[in-house]
Amino acid sequence: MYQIKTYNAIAQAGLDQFNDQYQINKTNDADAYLIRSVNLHDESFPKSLKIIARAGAGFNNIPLDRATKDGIAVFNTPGSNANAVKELIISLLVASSRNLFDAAAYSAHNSGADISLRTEHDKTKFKGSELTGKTLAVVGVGHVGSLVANAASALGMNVIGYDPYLSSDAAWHISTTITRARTLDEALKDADYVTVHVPKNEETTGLIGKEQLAVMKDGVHLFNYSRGGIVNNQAAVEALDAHHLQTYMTDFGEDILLNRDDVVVTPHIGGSTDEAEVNGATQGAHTIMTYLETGNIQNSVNLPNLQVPFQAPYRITLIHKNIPNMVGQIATALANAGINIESMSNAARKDVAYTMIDLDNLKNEEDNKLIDTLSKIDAVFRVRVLKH
Ligand SMILES: NC(=O)C1=CN([C@@H]2O[C@H](COP(=O)(O)OP(=O)(O)OC[C@H]3O[C@@H](n4cnc5c(N)ncnc54)[C@H](O)[C@@H]3O)[C@@H](O)[C@H]2O)C=CC1
Ligand SMILES: O=C(O)C(=O)COP(=O)(O)O
Repeated sequence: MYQIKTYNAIAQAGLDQFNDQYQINKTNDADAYLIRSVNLHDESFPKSLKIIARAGAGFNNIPLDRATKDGIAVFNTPGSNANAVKELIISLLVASSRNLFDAAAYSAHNSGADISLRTEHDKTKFKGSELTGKTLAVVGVGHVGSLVANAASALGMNVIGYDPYLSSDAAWHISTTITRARTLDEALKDADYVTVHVPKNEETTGLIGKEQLAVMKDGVHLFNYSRGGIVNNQAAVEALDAHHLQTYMTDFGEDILLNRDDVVVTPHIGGSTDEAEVNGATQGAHTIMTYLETGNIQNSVNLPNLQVPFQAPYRITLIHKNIPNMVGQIATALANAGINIESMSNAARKDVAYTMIDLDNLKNEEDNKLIDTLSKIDAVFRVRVLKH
């Protein structure tokens, strides 16, 4: 029986994917966590934990290096909530270009006998502009950014994308109408609207700061639906005060953004739709089952991809450092134990590697001894024995 622990609101349709080999939230000694945005940086992991699946895109809430050293595979569910974010960004483009929030707030307090006269007089204050023909810069053209770029292009906007790490896979999904900027400044300088869709990491923290805001045109609208800290809020507030930035909309509040007419803060709702939550939880549940039952890895954010059909009766998996002679030591340890290797696969990602060994025979009582022997090899983080 595998034990799953959930954090945050995980869609029931995702939990329903687990068969009767799985128990949910019955113990703290979980084999797998299925999570959303819970901050795991200050939590220690139980020894039983083998996998963390993040139902969603961003994984900056998970201590990746520590998880790797504890032999825990971490996955996200790429693209599961990208459409939800895209639709929200399109709504914000419209809302900012048409002064929608201010106009609605005005009408909410406008009453009395002469309402129609006053409305016709005051509505000029809320005159907007149209998106067609305006320029949108999309910073980060991955799952979310590419959908935003394509949808904005379909609305008649000129879209310019910036993504120095764009994968060739992702490039296939981008409309040919999108212009590619070679530098961030090139993307920002002509934009009427700027939207940021990058992961939060050391490089992207403060990606949009004072200097980048200075490159933008007067009257620009800025959206940060990636993570708090990717836009420097202090710099954004100064640009708003100087009437250089027209509006700033973000999913990640901070005190300095409060009580301003030119700021809209939403409560981290970018991925909060029924559809996205079902997608993420379902994808996360399948990821957990695949990894626990076969050891196969796809879309991990800390381990290399490695997928081999699990056909032999037994499989040993090892997470270890990517240093010379690891595979040699593992094979020698198995030979010394009199175990014959049917097939062996290995893949590396930066300084971590993953090895899967399929076996025809393994005596029942050998499991623990074998795990013990292999775990003692220096730089091995985790050994598992899987059986059909
Ligand atoms: N507000 C919300 O509820 C949600 C927020 N997000 C946030 O949005 C981020 C992006 O999501 P996805 O598009 O699904 O991820 P993704 O991984 O598919 O795309 C991210 C893109 O950013 C690019 N990138 C990385 N560093 C960059 C840099 N310095 N400059 C320009 N581009 C850079 C990558 O090459 C990649 O193409 C997530 O990491 C998450 O933090 C995602 C979903 C929901
Ligand atoms: O997927 C992401 O990166 C998100 O920010 C969505 O977070 P959530 O699952 O709504 O807590």
